[in-house]
Amino acid sequence: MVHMTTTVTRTAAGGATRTAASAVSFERVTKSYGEVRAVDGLTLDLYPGETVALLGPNGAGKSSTLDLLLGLRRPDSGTVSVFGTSPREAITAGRVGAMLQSGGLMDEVTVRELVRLACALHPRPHRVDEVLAHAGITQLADRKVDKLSGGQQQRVRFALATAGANDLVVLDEPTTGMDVTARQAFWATMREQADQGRAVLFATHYLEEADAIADRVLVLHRGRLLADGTAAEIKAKAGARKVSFDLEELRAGDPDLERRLRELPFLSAVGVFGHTVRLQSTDADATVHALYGLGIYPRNLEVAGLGLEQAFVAITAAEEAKAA
Ligand SMILES: Nc1ncnc2c1ncn2[C@@H]1O[C@H](COP(=O)(O)OP(=O)(O)OP(=O)(O)O)[C@@H](O)[C@H]1O
Repeated sequence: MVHMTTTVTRTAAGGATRTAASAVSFERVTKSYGEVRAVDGLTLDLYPGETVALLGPNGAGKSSTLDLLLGLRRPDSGTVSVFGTSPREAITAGRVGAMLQSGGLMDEVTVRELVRLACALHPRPHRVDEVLAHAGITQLADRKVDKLSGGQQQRVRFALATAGANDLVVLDEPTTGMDVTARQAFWATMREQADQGRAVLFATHYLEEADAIADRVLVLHRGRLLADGTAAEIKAKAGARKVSFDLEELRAGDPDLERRLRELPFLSAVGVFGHTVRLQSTDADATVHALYGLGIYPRNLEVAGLGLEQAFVAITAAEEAKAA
């Protein structure tokens, strides 16, 4: 079955306006498991050349969304199309590479044998040595896959996902278990893939990775898209700022301090760590002004925007509060 592919003009991360057919299109997609609605009316387009992070708390529907995108599950309603065709057709045509959390690796074969098999099965394969080198596993090529460490196995999964010339790469928590060097090499390779015009979609719990790598961040919550924009836009959407300061010793030891701080206006979070107080406020100026009103005189006062992680927590917590 051939679905319609939408062609739109949008502003790329670099600021250039471009016209592109979507790589992935979800239209009002719903998927339930019994009573649990894992994906709830999701409408979404991804474009070639974009690196997109999919964020969400546990159970938000990230893996289910990727499963639908890869044709591993069928939606109850709505349509998923990949390069204008069904996911299965796109995969059969060799346009999609995937690295999933649960993907078990074959026992008793060497890394090279497994990568060779992936290349042989791909309609548009890369050279085996090239794939090994790109994934940083040339040194491991003759080792048995089941004897590798967790982080090394992740690199092998990555090699399998990039065995051929895919137009879309889908990664579910790809860097789990990788050390810092492996992560950096991994993301450098992914950046290259996107620069060559591929779409890269990855689900992650490492928000600093999403912040550093992604052109676009999607926040899922209970199967719905809660936020969609650049990391800077998501941070702005949270609408809060961090206020931190130190207090002199006596006051920091005051058991009543936290209760008094909670009386401050526009607060969304309070934490006292030894002599340091960290607040989150939706109106930092008013909160700081009120501090003095309470007779609390801060030292080393700093006011800053939220990091992506704090913005994510603020956005999802606000949604939880609405649902409660
Ligand atoms: N096969 C299944 N049978 C029943 N319920 C399922 C199944 N797969 C997922 N779910 C439920 O659907 C919801 C979404 O799960 P999903 O795995 O997509 O979330 P996630 O965002 O990937 O979570 P995590 O960050 O924990 O990996 C959860 O409530 C989960 O318990």
